[in-house]
Amino acid sequence: MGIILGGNQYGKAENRIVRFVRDTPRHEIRDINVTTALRGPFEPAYLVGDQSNVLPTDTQKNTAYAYAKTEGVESIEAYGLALARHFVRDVEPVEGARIEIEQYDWDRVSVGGVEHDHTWVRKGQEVRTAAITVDATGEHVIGGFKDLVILKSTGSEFADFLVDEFTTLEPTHDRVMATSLVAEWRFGAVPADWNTAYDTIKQAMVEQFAIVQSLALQQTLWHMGKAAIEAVPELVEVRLKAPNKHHFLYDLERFGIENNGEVFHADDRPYGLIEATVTTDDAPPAGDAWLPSAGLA
Ligand SMILES: O=c1[nH]c(=O)c2[nH]c(=O)[nH]c2[nH]1
Repeated sequence: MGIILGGNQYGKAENRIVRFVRDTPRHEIRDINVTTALRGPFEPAYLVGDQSNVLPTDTQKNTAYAYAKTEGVESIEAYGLALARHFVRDVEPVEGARIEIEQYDWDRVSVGGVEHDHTWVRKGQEVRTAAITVDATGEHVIGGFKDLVILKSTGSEFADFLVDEFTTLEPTHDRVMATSLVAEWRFGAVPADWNTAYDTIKQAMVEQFAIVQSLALQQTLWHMGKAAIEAVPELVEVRLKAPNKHHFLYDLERFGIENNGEVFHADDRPYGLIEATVTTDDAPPAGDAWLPSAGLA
């Protein structure tokens, strides 16, 4: 009985590429997840460890990012075709290329009824939440949402931070800021309409995210919490949890391509986790309002 190597292919899975177009103050966003796989005479790599025909998956990754810049991502079909053709036509041993792409859509945030130039909320609505506690101390209502994914392509800085012997982060005055926001708010009184209150609070927070020239996510959270309480006076406390979804500028200079702040790698972990509570100074006692049960908390 002989044993033979069957089908094989190899590539780089899930390159999380975010391509902005920043030619004018009104930016555009294309957010994609790209997997490459090459097919061809790669048996020696498997059978005897011969890499001479193997274009590293790292190179495939770099190519996917570089093409996002040079070809653009007007459509994922055209971008994928350009990438696949490149591997097959320009890289000698490659006989076939399979490129799989997912695209995540974003809706432009509106501020005062006007579409914002560089802030979006990811399509697919956030999940609205509520936690109600009734006990001897009274009735407590907490509203909120989770998974509100929001991003701005400029208007965010992080600089002048504390530096020690382990600090390598470079200060920046123009970065992408993105989070998947979890917000909970406690009502001190019953509003005229719960649903209207929800919409007003969410809009107040989203607007602050868009319009504050952010010096840190911490500062943005403060403004969001404060704006929510100002917009709906029945609110007495807002608790915010914001993972800092890091977007790293992809180094294309190595290939002689200027990035110009348009091609980013969207990292999924680790992430900064910024939390804040904003309250009125005369908020009534919360009692057990924040005590979770084992269920959805
Ligand atoms: O908005 C930020 N806050 C931080 O505390 C922090 N830390 C970091 O590395 N990047 C950022 N960004």
